[in-house]
Amino acid sequence: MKVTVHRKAHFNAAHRLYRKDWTDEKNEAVFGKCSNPYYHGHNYELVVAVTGEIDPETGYVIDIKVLKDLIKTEVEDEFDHKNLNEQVEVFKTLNPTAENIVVVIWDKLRKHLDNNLELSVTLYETPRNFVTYNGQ
Ligand SMILES: Nc1nc2c(c(=O)[nH]1)N=C([C@H](O)[C@H](O)COP(=O)(O)OP(=O)(O)OP(=O)(O)O)CN2
Ligand SMILES: [Zn+2]
Repeated sequence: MKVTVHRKAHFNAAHRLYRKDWTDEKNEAVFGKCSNPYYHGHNYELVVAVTGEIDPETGYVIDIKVLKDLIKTEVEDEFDHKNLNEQVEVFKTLNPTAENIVVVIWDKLRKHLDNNLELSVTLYETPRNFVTYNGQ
């Protein structure tokens, strides 16, 4: 029997979608207003889902306090109130689309979780635009 534990979090960040090896015109054609050279911001919402067996001693799949602290250290402290393109190392060379951000977050969290736990991360870039990654 497996149960999924969810924890929500959020961060605010600025970004710009573009490729350095493309002209401004091509970036504008592909990414539209999201390629604005002066950046724009989002209130990102995160849902982290951890699935596993319930420990018979504690009744936990994972201590949510542990998960909360992990998200704070790995995501909020790294991304909150940052310019992703300029201030977060990985996005200096990786376009900070919602897809790329969710994979980066998944990788950062995954390495701290026991192998017997499954991880799925959903990232809302806007209330209507969201992506999910589960490692596949
Ligand atoms: N596949 C993706 N498409 C888009 C991404 C992305 O990360 N992956 N990102 C953007 C922009 O960065 C941004 O998210 C667009 O936001 P916004 O203009 O607010 O979105 P909408 O136009 O859809 O606004 P609604 O109010 O939700 O209609 C674009 N595409
Ligand atoms: Zn955007």
